[in-house]
Amino acid sequence: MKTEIAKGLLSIEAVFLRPEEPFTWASGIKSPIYCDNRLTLTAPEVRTLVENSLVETIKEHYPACEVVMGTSTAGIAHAAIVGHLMGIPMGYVRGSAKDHGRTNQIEGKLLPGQKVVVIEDLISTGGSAIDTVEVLRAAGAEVLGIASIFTYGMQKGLDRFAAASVKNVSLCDLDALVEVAAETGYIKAEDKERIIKFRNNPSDEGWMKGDK
Ligand SMILES: O=P(O)(O)OC[C@H]1O[C@H](OP(=O)(O)OP(=O)(O)O)[C@H](O)[C@@H]1O
Ligand SMILES: O=C(O)c1cc(=O)[nH]c(=O)[nH]1
Repeated sequence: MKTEIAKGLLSIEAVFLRPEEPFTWASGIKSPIYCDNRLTLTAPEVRTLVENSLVETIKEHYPACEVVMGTSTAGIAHAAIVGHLMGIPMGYVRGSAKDHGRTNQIEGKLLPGQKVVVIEDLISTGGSAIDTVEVLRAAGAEVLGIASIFTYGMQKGLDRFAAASVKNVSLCDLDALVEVAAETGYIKAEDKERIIKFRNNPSDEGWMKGDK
């Protein structure tokens, strides 16, 4: 599945390499790479692959799932499609509670004790996904885990998931992505090493200068 998803993401050019002008991630990390999974929404073939794969993942890893909840904002559309395909409720968790209306942070009906799977588009440091899990737990949900489209597999994210006792299953990861990208000429062989070096130690900005 990882290779297939990687091919899909590359086929719609959802992966951007910009070592000379690094991207700033949500966590503040400067990165030579950015994976924009939002682009899957406007590419129906890849979208179908992604949503069916999320459904398959939930059925296999979280068979007791009763409700899917998307992270804001990029997880929302995927949660909506997956909820629809599975015929189960979906909702989403805002980054913070609204300051007007019903002042909700969780949108959609959620009953205490319901078994929830969080749908996230992408995991870097895991902050966004874990914040969502914590909000759901505080509301009394039983969070079975996270299903995400892509993970960088950063140690910080893995440590955070372990500390929060939360399971994550991703359809694709950085190792599979750079493998396919290098094989197909989407990136150069030396970029593959540079990207993995960055992932393994994002605070060492040696990759900016192309240091090996
Ligand atoms: O694992 P993390 O370090 O938390 O980073 C990943 C998060 O960052 C991105 O969201 P972003 O904040 O760009 O907002 P969006 O979902 O509204 O696009 C992405 O969609 C993830 O939710
Ligand atoms: O960490 C992030 O903000 C991030 C990284 C990335 O590759 N793609 C994305 O949408 N967000």
